[in-house]
Amino acid sequence: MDEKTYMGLDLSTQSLKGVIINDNLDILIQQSVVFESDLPEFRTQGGAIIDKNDLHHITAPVMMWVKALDILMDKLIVAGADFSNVVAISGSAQQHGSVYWQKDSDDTLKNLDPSQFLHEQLSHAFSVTNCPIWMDSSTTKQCKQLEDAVGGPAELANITGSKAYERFTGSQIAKIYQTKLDAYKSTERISLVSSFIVSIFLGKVAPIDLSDGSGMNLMDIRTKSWHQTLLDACGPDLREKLGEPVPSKTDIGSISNYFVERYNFNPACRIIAATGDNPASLIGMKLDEGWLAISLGTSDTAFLWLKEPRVVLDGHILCNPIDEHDYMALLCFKNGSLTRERIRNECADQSWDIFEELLNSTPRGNFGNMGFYYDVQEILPFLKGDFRYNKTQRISKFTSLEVEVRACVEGQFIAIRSYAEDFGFDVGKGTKILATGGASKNKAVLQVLADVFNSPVYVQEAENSAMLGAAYQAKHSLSGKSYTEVISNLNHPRKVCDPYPDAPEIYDPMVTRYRAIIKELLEEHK
Ligand SMILES: Nc1ncnc2c1ncn2[C@@H]1O[C@H](COP(=O)(O)OP(=O)(O)O)[C@@H](O)[C@H]1O
Ligand SMILES: O=C(CO)[C@@H](O)[C@H](O)COP(=O)(O)O
Repeated sequence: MDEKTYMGLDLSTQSLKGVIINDNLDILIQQSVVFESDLPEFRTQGGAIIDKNDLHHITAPVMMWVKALDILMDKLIVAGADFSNVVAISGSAQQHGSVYWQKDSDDTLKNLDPSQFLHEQLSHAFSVTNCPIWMDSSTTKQCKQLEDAVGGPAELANITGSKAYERFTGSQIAKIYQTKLDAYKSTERISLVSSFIVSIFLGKVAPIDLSDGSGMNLMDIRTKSWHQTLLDACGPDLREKLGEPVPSKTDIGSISNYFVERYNFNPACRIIAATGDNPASLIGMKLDEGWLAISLGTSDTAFLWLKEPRVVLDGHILCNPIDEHDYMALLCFKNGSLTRERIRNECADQSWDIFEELLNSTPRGNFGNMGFYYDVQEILPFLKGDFRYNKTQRISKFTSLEVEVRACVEGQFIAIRSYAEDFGFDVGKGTKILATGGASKNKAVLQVLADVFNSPVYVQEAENSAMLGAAYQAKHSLSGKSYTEVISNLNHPRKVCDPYPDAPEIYDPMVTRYRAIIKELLEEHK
């Protein structure tokens, strides 16, 4: 008998991934398209374009994402996918990025010709070709304007869950309005990257979900509606351009004819609102009390489920993608995997195996050396550049490659711990860490994580929790069952590392030293 299946997509920074799962949540097929290597014609570095004249200005070509979807669908077919059994699809995507649709976008999406690729038909559908993405940090001026509009950073954080952050969509839209007025005027609708990807499947512009919508500095996270003063501070008619946000698990309609005709989907297949990759990871991870999730993707993030919102200045409160009455806490560090990759290339001959060997060959605490590497403008703390310290003072170079490798990984995780503690995460007392994302397959990296947090580290069977979270959300929405029931037959996470007994003795003082160093560096870079 044909079984029901569910499809999940993840349009993250470096790749587009797709999975089909069955009713037991087993993975049947998964495929991915890596932007830099599979779509070299777009000349991105890891899926992003850094403007040579303004290194803070970082975008991604919307047509690269469209073309990636054409390729992904073909790859899934070649891998044996039978789309006729898929009963629901949902998506996940890098947060905060925005897509600008030209006039008549719904008509364009509804009338796609199934005999042609998407990229052959959508090249004129967008009013901005290179979309601002989460790595951008060029909107400091617009951030100030947003905060001023409501009375300062604390008030903005109280309303929207975050003070103004450069990558958040509100200030990015304001910058488009201020610097590309014609493009803004010809924009009929604005999507987040998440709502963009499901718009294509839906055949019309899809609503933004509450959880990803709370990463825009535009939504009141308590009333769960757009905040008019903030919309007005960004640009005219923004409410119409954004459309009303919906709870994350909303069934937003049936699949478009394009996918029925071209890929043999059942016309009854439902499209479920998509969300950001961190909220989607929360869905994809079985996070009970006492668990802290750490995603080691392009960005490093830490997140957990919250019952009530609170006002925080370093970090974010987002609406919860599973239970619309709850919240989630999020910390995001921009220099994650790509920075580890840079150090790997400089010190370990471009090999993760050598990187692991070097990491394992150095002692916990790295002989008192510490290093902080911010290839692109970091979010937490707001710094750029390389900063190295020996036991006593700042230095320009370490004496060995292995010290550099350990300094990079320890520095990254000490930062996460320090900000997590400031945020109020209860680190260390019975905490268990659930790691996900590309670097979570690196055992040596996870051992450092366990030691810095003095907590055991676990992983799930499949490392891509965001993509799976989208597929689970598809089932969650369609089945009408509770989330707990939907994920009940997921295997328990597997423990990969325990902290060494001497870990707190080594890392507690390093966290204290980190705080002092960062305070000094922030003063210096004011
Ligand atoms: N063995 C490994 N050790 C450490 N990092 C790894 C390893 N394999 C892959 N990665 C990192 O994983 C990253 C991609 O992770 P992923 O979660 O797919 O990112 P995203 O979802 O942001 O596109 C790459 O940048 C790469 O550096
Ligand atoms: O900006 C944030 C979260 O606030 C990032 O976490 C993006 O959502 C990108 O995610 P990855 O591609 O690194 O998974």
